[in-house]
Amino acid sequence: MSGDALLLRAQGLSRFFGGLKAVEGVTLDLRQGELHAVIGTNGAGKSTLINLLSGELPASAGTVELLGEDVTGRTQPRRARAGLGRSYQRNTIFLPFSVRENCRLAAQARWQKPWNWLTPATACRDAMQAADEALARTGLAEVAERTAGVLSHGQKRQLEIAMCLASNPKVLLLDEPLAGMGAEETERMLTLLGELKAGHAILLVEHDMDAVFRVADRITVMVNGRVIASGAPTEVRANRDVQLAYLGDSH
Ligand SMILES: Nc1ncnc2c1ncn2[C@@H]1O[C@H](COP(=O)(O)OP(=O)(O)OP(=O)(O)O)[C@@H](O)[C@H]1O
Repeated sequence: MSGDALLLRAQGLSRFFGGLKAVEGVTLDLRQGELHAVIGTNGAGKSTLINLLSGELPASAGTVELLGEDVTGRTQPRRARAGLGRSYQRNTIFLPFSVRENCRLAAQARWQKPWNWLTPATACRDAMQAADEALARTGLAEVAERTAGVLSHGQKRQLEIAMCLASNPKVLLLDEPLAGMGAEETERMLTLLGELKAGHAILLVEHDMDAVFRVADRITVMVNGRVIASGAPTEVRANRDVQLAYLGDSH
């Protein structure tokens, strides 16, 4: 894995809310071909970490490099245009629109410039193509014309990933994509993530430990904002600090 391209590097990343150290001194690498899971108990700082990487929250300290460039001072839309995609815990789908429309709007964000409200026709065409590719990739092409509101919960989560892919990112930050899914939907999503990692670096925040230990190439464990362990699943499972702090002594 270490020969794969380094797409994102966070170094000493921290975020303080008053006296609370939500994320403290986190260093991690995301590589193409690698699914890197971040686990930790509630309030460990996982979502804050994603927000720092995506640019939704400014860091109190530390740096973020995306595709070799320092993007620490860049806003979320600029990082998105530079190749960073993210999905959210909350639903960002516009339910009355069709599946394809949702995806096309997400794709358009990539070509849109704030000062250019008259989007050129070529950009619309490109956005439509990117949307259709993303729908095919996520297995949603058959339901492209359906109203997003009628999709099953699992399909909605797939659509979230499709919307993320439509902006053609190199790095995917996925916040609990398996939440609320049944066994079959989980399997479908895990297969999709396995397929996507060849062309992307993936950071996965997820509470489903069985899924994480099955699909992750690397696992980083956070407790109270800090990383207490990072390595291959077998190493992490065997780590005494992790067993004590997070997995419980029975593992
Ligand atoms: N905007 C904010 N203002 C103040 N405190 C915050 C803010 N956002 C997060 N926190 C605090 O930072 C800590 C880390 O929160 P965060 O949501 O990142 O944890 P998490 O690991 O994602 O938790 P969960 O698994 O429950 O989603 C928590 O103590 C939380 O209350």
